[in-house]
Amino acid sequence: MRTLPKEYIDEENPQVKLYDRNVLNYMKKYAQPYIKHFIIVFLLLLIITGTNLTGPYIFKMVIDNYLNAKNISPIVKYRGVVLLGFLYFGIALAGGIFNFLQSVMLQYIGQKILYNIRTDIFVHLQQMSLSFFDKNPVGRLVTRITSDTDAINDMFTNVLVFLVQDMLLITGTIIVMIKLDYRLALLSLVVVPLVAISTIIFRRYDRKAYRMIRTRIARIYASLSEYISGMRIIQIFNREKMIYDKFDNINKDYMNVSFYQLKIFSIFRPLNEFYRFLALTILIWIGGGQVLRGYITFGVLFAFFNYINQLFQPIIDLSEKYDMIQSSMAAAEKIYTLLTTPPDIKDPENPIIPETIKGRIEFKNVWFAYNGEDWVLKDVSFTIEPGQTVAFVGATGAGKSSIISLISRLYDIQKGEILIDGINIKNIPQSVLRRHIAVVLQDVFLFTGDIKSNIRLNNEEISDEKLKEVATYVNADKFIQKLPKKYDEPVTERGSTLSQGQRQLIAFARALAFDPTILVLDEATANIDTETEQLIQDSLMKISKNRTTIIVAHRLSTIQHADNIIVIHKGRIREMGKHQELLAKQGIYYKLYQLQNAKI
Ligand SMILES: Nc1ncnc2c1ncn2[C@@H]1O[C@H](COP(=O)(O)OP(=O)(O)OP(=O)(O)O)[C@@H](O)[C@H]1O
Repeated sequence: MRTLPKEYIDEENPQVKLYDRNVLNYMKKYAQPYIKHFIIVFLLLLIITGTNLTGPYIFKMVIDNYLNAKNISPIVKYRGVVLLGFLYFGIALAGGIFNFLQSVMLQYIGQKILYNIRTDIFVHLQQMSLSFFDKNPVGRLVTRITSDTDAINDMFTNVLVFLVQDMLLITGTIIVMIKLDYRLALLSLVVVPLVAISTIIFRRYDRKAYRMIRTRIARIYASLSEYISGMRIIQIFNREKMIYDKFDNINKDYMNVSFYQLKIFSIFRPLNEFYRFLALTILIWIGGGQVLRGYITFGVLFAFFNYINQLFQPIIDLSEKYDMIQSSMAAAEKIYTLLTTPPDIKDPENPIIPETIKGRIEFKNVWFAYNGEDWVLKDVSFTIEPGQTVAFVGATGAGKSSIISLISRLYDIQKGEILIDGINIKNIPQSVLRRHIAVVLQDVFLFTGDIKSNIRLNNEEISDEKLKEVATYVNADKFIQKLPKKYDEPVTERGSTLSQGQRQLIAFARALAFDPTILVLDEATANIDTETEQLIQDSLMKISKNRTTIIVAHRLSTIQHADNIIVIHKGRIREMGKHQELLAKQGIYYKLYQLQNAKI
């Protein structure tokens, strides 16, 4: 067989282990609740294999006991043939019914297992910290829940059960053949070593093809998700042709390795067919001779013919199931790795649950890095008193957004302490901590649903009246009233039909509806028209009343009334004070202010 060009051989793709005890032990727990069902399936398998083995034997009986029998009358022969015909029909019918029951039961177990794995993955994902999501692209996590769980289903329902079925059928057929005539059985099985050798060779090539196909599919998924989400930029910058060429390369590459796999199969399948015919030829030569010499009956020869045919199907199936076993094991390993990755932000073992939170925030010598020692925040210390409005300013990438992520403990810091009302946030359960903090991010995330569900985020304790009240308070009611269905207006595709300003106002309403003690606002950097900006400013003033408010400000004009302005530069606090004080200092803030005013 022609070997593949070098560029097709993928070095980055790890070898799939066909047997990994840890993974299998872990997956066992999903099968355990259905152990009784599995036992029934295996009992049914035994019966089905029995029916498969009896069929050819009945033919042998028809031929030897009646068709070729001497010394019995035609009427007895006729009666015997009809009776055996009924027996054959009965066994075939029973085989069909048991097959049906087995398949229904297998589908039931499979779907239940799938459901449980999907649920566990989803629950696990919800416990993971943001740093986990930073490292794992959405597409990859989605495949864990979709195609990988499907592959596991295959393992439980197809691979496992049919492997046993194939083994049973192969062993059963060989035993019956030996019982009928061991010499003829051994001669007919002479081709088995040939089948074994070609299967080993086939596996080597198929394994390579399989690995290449998996990486190509992963590439197609990854590029598709990137190109589709970036379609706006692709179209704006007229990059369609360039992106098409890139996709076309990946697509062709996938097609080529698929052809390679097809080639392997198109050699292997006919080869196995050839072995089957070879075994049958040996049967005709040797078996036929033995019938002529009267060593065996014609019925035995005919039964052998059927058994050999029956033997080859599971042998071919077994080698072709190899692919399925590989993908199931690879998927099981990936799911195992995901489910056994512990969440890196854990709730405290002895939690402190404050009854109320006043909203005092203190950073004490905080050091933080997303990766290793790439410090994003260096020795940051500040205090925000309850009810104060504090703004963070600084150049892009200075570390402002990181500070607000840390307050809600979306990431853990490496050194120092973050205290809320004097309690280290690591000692407060995450759900309790976050209940008191509302965050409005630059890019407001809206879920599929309607305006109402996006404000209350499925918290039914927030009544319709309260919803309308907060929306009116933050100036969102006005535009919502203009929507055809008002508060029931559907929101699709992350709210793409709403303007950025409108989305921001909805986010304010959402924050206010939850009545937080601490409000965190990452100001939108994008341009918002002056009228909407005024509405936003007005609502911000209103909602920051009586609560600790932290604003990451990009427009310095919006924070002139803040109680404190903290200037961050390259991860360190460089200046702190009120607007006028900072201007008087003529430092970084002063320069930023000058720059922004010059722009205006
Ligand atoms: N999830 C992340 N993983 C790794 N590094 C990150 C991550 N988020 C931010 N960073 C890095 O941390 C540094 C600070 O980013 P941060 O978003 O806190 O800055 P910022 O001051 O809020 O910037 P901007 O004004 O542009 O929003 C930057 O160098 C950025 O590249």
